[in-house]
Amino acid sequence: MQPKERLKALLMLEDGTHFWGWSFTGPGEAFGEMVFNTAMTGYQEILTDPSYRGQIVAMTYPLIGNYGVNTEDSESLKIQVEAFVVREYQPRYSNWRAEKSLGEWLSENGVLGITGIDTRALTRHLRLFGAMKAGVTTEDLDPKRFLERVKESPGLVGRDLVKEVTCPQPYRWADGKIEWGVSEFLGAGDYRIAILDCGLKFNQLRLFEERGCECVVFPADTPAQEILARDPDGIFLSNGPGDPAAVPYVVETVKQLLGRKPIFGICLGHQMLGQALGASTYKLKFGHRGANHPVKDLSTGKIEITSQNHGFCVRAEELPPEVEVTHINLNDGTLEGIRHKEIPAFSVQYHPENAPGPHDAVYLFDRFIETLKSS
Ligand SMILES: NC(=O)CC[C@H](N)C(=O)O
Repeated sequence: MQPKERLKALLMLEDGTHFWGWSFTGPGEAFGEMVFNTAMTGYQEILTDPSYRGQIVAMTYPLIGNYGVNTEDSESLKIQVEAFVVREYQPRYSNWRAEKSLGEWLSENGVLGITGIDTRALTRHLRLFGAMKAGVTTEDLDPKRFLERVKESPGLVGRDLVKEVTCPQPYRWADGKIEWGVSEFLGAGDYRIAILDCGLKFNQLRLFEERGCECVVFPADTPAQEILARDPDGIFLSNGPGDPAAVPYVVETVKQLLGRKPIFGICLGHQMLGQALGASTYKLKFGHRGANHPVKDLSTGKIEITSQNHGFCVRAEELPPEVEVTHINLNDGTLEGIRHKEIPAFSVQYHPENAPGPHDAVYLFDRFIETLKSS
C-alpha cells in the first residue's frame, strides 16, 4: 500500500494519551480494552482467540504480517479482537502456507488494523497505568471529541462476553470438523469429553481428538443435568472472554458438576472452577498476554514456558483447604493452577493448548486422560 492511500488513524486511551498511525485495512472505528501481547509470532491465532472479545490488541513484536494468513490456523470461526494495533505492518507476505495478506483478511472481516504506532511507548504506558478503555478510529479524528466517546464506551469489568462467543447450539467435533446439532456421543473415541464452551480455542479440541477422545461441545448456558444426561467420561471448561465474575450461571453449573465427573479447566474455565470452589477473582493491572510466561508446576518442580492470555486472576487466599495450588507464575507470583485434593478436578490459568506458543504444557491433557482412566 502506498503512503498516499493510507488513511490516518487515531488511537485514544481513556486517560487522554493518544497515538497517531494509519489504517492498513480501510476505514473503521472500534472500542475495547487496550492490551498488549508479547508473542513474536501467532497473530492469526491471537486474532481468532475468542478470549480477546472486547479488547483491542497491540503486538509488541515490531513487524507483523510477514507470513500472511491461511485457512488452517484460526482458533475459532471468526476474528474476535475489536481492533489490531502494530508498529509496522508488512503487506508483502512470504510463506508457503499463506493464502492472503493479514490486511486483506482483516478488512474483509470489517476489523480495523492500524500501523505506525509506537507500540513500545504504548506498552510502557499500559504497564505503568494498567490496561484501560481505548478506541481506534479513522472517522472521528478530533482527539477531544473521541476521548469523550472512549470514556463512554463499555469496559470489560462486569461484562458477560461469554454469551457473545459461546456456540449457538451443541456440536460434535470429528476429524477436525464441526457437526452442528449433534449433542450425543457416537462412541467414536476411547473417552467421551463434554466441553462447556465459554469461547473455546479449536486447538483444545484437536489435542483431545489426537488423544483418542470424542468431543461434544455445549453452549455455556447448558444446564448440568443436560450434560450429565450424555454420560461423559470427563468435563472440560474452556477459556473465554470478559470478566469471570460476570458469568455466575456457568459457576453454578460447575458447582453441580463437581464430584460427578472429572473436570479440567483452562483460563476462564479455571476461573469458573476457582469460583465454584469458593474463591473470587480480581483484575490484574495489565494482565498476561504472550508466549513466554514462566510457570512452575509445584508437583514436579519443573518450569514450563507457557502461552498466556488473561486479565483476571483467582484469589489463592480464598481457596478452601481441600484445594491445592499446583502452579504459580514466576514473573509475578500469581496463581496459575489448582487441584482439588479429594475429587478429580484441576485447572490452569494459562494455555496448555498453546496456539500460539510453546508446547511445554501439553502434558496437562495427558494428565487429564490419566485422571479419566483412574476415575
Ligand atoms: N483466555 C481466557 O480464558 C481469559 C479469561 C478471562 N477473560 C481473563 O481475561 O482473565
